[in-house]
Amino acid sequence: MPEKVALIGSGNWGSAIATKIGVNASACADFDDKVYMWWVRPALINEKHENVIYLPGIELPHNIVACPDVATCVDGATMMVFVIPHNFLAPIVPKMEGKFAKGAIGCSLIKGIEFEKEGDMKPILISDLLQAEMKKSDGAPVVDMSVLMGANVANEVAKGDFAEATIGCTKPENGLKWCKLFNTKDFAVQAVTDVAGAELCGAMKNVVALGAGFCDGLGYGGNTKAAIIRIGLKEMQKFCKVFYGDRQIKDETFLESCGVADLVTTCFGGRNRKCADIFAKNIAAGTPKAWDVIEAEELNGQKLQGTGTAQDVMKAIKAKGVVDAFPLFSQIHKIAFEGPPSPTH
Ligand SMILES: NC(=O)C1=CN([C@@H]2O[C@H](COP(=O)(O)OP(=O)(O)OC[C@H]3O[C@@H](n4cnc5c(N)ncnc54)[C@H](O)[C@@H]3O)[C@@H](O)[C@H]2O)C=CC1
Ligand SMILES: O=C(CO)COP(=O)(O)O
Repeated sequence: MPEKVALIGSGNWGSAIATKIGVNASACADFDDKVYMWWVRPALINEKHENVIYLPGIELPHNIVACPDVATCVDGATMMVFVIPHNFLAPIVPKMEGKFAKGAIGCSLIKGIEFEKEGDMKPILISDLLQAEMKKSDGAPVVDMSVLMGANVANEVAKGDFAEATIGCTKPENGLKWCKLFNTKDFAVQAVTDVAGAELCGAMKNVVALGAGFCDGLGYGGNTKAAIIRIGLKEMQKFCKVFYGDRQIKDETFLESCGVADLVTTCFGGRNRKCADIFAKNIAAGTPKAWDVIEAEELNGQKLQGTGTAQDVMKAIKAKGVVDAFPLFSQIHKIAFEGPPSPTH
């Protein structure tokens, strides 16, 4: 039986990745031709084959079929791709109860992280959260979760500029299935058996990108940004060791597309960088602007991930008493949320 693919999300990245999935689903007998995509306004996609809100100007493959109801979208699905900002996930998963096929597998493209709300604020991987939630609702066998992370600014991927990505998987055979679904001649996907390493890289680089944006906004050059990227990479690694030492995160993962490459592209071309640049310029000009105002003015409905993650990371390192080990993350938090430094005399 061909795999039935469901795409849960239809934002900037969700629509861009649909351009790869759609092509492969129609060309390869392993997959059902039709790919269902969850989108509250299906007519926009089903009639125009374009997501005019989140990815204007890009034609989506015609076998991408939008449906407004998430339960219908995942009905009988054997491969589920999750790609929505993580703060909107909570109400969605329970609606999928009993709908996806037994033995279905999942892949999260979500670059974010959740944290326990009390106690030691331990970080929770979104892939773990999804796995636990789906088990709870369905009462079914665990959905094996992989992740796809990488240097993937969505607009560039959608245009067909060459890009790489990394699948983090637990089972190599599932990693291969996901590679087959995503890989195209302009989108080179490789699997590593390190879900936690790949996913944490994807979440943490959004915090470092804020630092890169501050650096641009204040007019510093390439040397300063390179320092932020280098120190950021080390703090990302340290964060993994401190909070996920038990998951055997591999040092090599940081050298894959999901690691250093994503950090570089985000620090040069991402939305977090862009908004942080504007934030710093406004502070320097003495006209500070709140993050949500900048997000609304600049991103046309798309969502900023780094600010929430920076706040949560700060809470987690404070709760664990390791703030001093993360000077860059702490400074980024300070600039973003604690106001300009008071003048010293
Ligand atoms: N855009 C990019 O270049 C890339 C994004 N990602 C990650 O992919 C994930 C999804 O990002 P994008 O597709 O870019 O999303 P986006 O930033 O374009 O946000 C739009 C998405 O949010 C949903 N949404 C907006 N307001 C909502 C609400 N009130 N309730 C429920 N849903 C709402 C929309 O339905 C849509 O799916 C994020 O974790 C992001 O970090 C990963 C790689 C590249
Ligand atoms: O994850 C991304 C590139 O890989 C996109 O980053 P931004 O969310 O900062 O645009």
